[in-house]
Amino acid sequence: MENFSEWYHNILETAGIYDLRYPLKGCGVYLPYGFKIRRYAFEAIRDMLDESNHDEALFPMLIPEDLLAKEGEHIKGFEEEVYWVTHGGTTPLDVKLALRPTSETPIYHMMKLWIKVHTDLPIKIYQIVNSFRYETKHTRPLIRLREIMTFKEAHTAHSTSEEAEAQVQTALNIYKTFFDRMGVPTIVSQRPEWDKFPGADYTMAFDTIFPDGKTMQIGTVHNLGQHFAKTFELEFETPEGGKDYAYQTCYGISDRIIASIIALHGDEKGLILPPEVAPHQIIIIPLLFKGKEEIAMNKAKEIYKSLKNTYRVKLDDRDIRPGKKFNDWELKGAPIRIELGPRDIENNKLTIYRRDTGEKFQIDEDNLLNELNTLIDSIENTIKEKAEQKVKSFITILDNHDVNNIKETLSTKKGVVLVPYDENIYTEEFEEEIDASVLGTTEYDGKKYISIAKTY
Ligand SMILES: Nc1ncnc2c1ncn2[C@@H]1O[C@H](COS(=O)(=O)NC(=O)[C@@H](N)CS)[C@@H](O)[C@H]1O
Repeated sequence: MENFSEWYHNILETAGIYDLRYPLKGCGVYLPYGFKIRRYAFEAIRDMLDESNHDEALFPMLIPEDLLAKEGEHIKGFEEEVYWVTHGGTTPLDVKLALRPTSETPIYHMMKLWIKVHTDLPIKIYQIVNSFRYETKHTRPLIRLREIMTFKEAHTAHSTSEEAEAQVQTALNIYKTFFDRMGVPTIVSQRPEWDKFPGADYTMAFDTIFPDGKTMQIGTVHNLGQHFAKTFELEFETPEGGKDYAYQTCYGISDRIIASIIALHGDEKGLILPPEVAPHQIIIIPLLFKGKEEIAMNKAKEIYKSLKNTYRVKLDDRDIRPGKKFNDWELKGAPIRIELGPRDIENNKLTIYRRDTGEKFQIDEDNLLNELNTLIDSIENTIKEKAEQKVKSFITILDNHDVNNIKETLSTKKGVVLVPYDENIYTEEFEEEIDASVLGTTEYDGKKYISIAKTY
């Protein structure tokens, strides 16, 4: 783990997650194993959004130039990142089309057609799509992509600012719970004015801390106020018969949550996957001794059948040495392995190996389902607690704003530095001086701080 970046790039390939050899910078391929991790992670966020009365929808990827340019601050914020389509075949287009960097403009253009009276509100929709940003900084697989393959963007419209404010809190809770379920600890900051989402009133951001001590923004919640509503004329008739503009929020996560699960939970042997997103939660490995293969294989099939409706279980019956199988599944981060040899079977025992702690222990076969139940919970908690300890060890609270102190801490301890909030230093000049990013203002242990870090 000394060279985290090397470890990270290697694991994407050796664990069969992602192939970055695609011949276009900032783009890569989700391999089947990685695709399953992505699928289970985004199934979790889908469940949570649906649970919270959001509706999934789907909007076009192509945005006509005049539509994208409609909200001044927004287009200014994205003009250096937008990809343009200029031809249909050999025919030049009369209006060039943007590949969506994000979908405020197409969605709010349609909302104008949907919103007439206050009872048409609230609207709470989301889509999980690819989006495109011509990132000029260092691109990194699943971290800084030019084609963001898994861009979950939610957009809401409300009839009062109080309701929009409440929706921001709801979104923050959804993300907090989601990142918790992924075992990824985060620090929440309100981004500074100079680094908020283009066109937003304010931006709340979730940052996690990678093993190399750099932070990464893995989710954002924006209160858009009425900026976009005024630009897109999202006007509605109020209950009193008057007129008002809608109050909006939007919030997004991306492939970065996949990168975080890999980065925060992995170790020298490879991935350690939270059971919720593991493509295979349990691997059954029959130990085939000469002349006794049948016993182990039959028992393995029996156990497979007894588990397959409850867990994502795989029977590894490849004709290779057990040790090779053990290494493969430790590399791929399968949470639980069940080994069974003829002697175990005679004694009605099974050997369990848990990837998160590396422990190996015997259990009674009749007790398997109960054991697995408690084991899955224990693994989830252990993975989460380990990550929490690592992230906590990367947080330093200073009781002063001394620039050298801050720089010293960032270069030695790394991670996040919290200094007492003071509006006089909450400036871009200060950010220049410390040669790091001001993440924003952060509540920590009930106090208000300015959070500072080197970021991805
Ligand atoms: N180039 C990128 N590669 C991967 N993820 C990215 C990239 N750019 C942004 N993200 C992720 O996408 C999230 C949402 O992007 S954003 O610009 O902050 N917010 C929006 O686009 C709003 N429309 C809410 S979806 C960010 O918090 C970040 O985690």
